[in-house]
Amino acid sequence: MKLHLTGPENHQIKDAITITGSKSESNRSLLLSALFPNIEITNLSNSDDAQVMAKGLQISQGTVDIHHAGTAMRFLTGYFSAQEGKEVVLTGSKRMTERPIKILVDALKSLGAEISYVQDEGYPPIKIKGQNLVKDKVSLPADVSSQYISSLLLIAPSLENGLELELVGKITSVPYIKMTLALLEEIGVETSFKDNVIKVFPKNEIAPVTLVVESDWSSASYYYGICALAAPGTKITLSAYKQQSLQGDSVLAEIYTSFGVETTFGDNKIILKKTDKEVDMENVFDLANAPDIAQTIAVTCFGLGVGCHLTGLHTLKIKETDRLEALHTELTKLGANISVTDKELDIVPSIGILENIAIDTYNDHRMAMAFAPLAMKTTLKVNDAEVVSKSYPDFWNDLRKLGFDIKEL
Ligand SMILES: O=C(O)C1=C[C@@H](OP(=O)(O)O)[C@@H](O)[C@H](O)C1
Ligand SMILES: C=C(OP(=O)(O)O)C(=O)O
Repeated sequence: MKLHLTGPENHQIKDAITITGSKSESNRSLLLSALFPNIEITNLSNSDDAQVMAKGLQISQGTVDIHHAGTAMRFLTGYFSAQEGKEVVLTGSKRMTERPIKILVDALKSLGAEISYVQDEGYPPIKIKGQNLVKDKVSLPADVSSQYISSLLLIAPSLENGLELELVGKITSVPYIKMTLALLEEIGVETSFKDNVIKVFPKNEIAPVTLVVESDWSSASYYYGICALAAPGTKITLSAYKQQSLQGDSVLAEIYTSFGVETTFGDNKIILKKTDKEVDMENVFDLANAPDIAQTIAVTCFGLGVGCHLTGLHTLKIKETDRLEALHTELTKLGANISVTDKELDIVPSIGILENIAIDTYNDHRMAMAFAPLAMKTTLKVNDAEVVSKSYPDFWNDLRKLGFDIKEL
């Protein structure tokens, strides 16, 4: 599906948007509810990634296909490793077979798991024969993906002796690890995180509990992008959000003050307002703790004609696509002066955005959604626009609600 995008008439944003639950919180909650059935979940994400996770958890024999979902791949690897009697092959999209999993597989194997590679060593697909894991200490590199760590933490309370993890190297995407620990605490599991050691204590049963998933902050980022490019006075209301978030991407509220967007926290909602504050010409952010909003921020800076220096982007190369290369190619097509390394991105302030450019999306939902706000400034096309369903299936309809004119070509 190829879409043609034009911003709202006279730049008048029309409506308030309700976004469904965070896919990160949802996929953790789903796994925990498979281990502890008296967990109820509300405001679950309607994303493809949450759906494949829920479906994967139902299977006990045969092949589980998780498509593009990194969290589902990593979390289910931990889950099935500790499910005695279950035997599955975990596989996914072509890109998933290029996303590394060796660090997690090695850690699980050292705990006693039985996992083998079906094709290439270190990458999915993998075959798992569930075991009763009784060892309780493992050390693993922490600088590649926090999902490996969360995977181990999520199964930890169900292991006979709990788990002690020693994290080696500079820990990346830390808020996602803290989110996992916070959810464990919320269901009554004892945890500790001191220096580079995390402990999770075993738990046989938990008291009935409802996990209320907060709406997705990464999805909210696209509205921050729209608001930043809108006229002063523009307001966008998003639900259901809270000030004390488990999601690291809530740092958006702070980051976007540099782009003149003010956030007010209301009752279960946030109100974004574009102020007339002059936008900084040079913007420096370390996004090692919030990698999923890097694309949004880069596009916002380009759209505003201001510069940025983004660091901490070392995980972007192994996500749904090589996001650094993809940003470089697509922003260059629009007229940006951008350079990237394997962990940083620089944009030089520029004037003007080329019109009617077709943005390629590389099977990456965030490429489609991050570029969409540019319709506030120019007309553009988005190729393979259905990719958004990975995390935010309602995205294009929600933009229509705001007043965007979106036509299928
Ligand atoms: O644990 C999670 O829910 C996630 C962790 C992050 O991955 P990395 O830890 O690989 O950076 C993030 O990019 C991803 O979208 C979701
Ligand atoms: C990186 C992402 O997801 P995952 O790693 O779960 O595929 C994302 O949603 O931006």
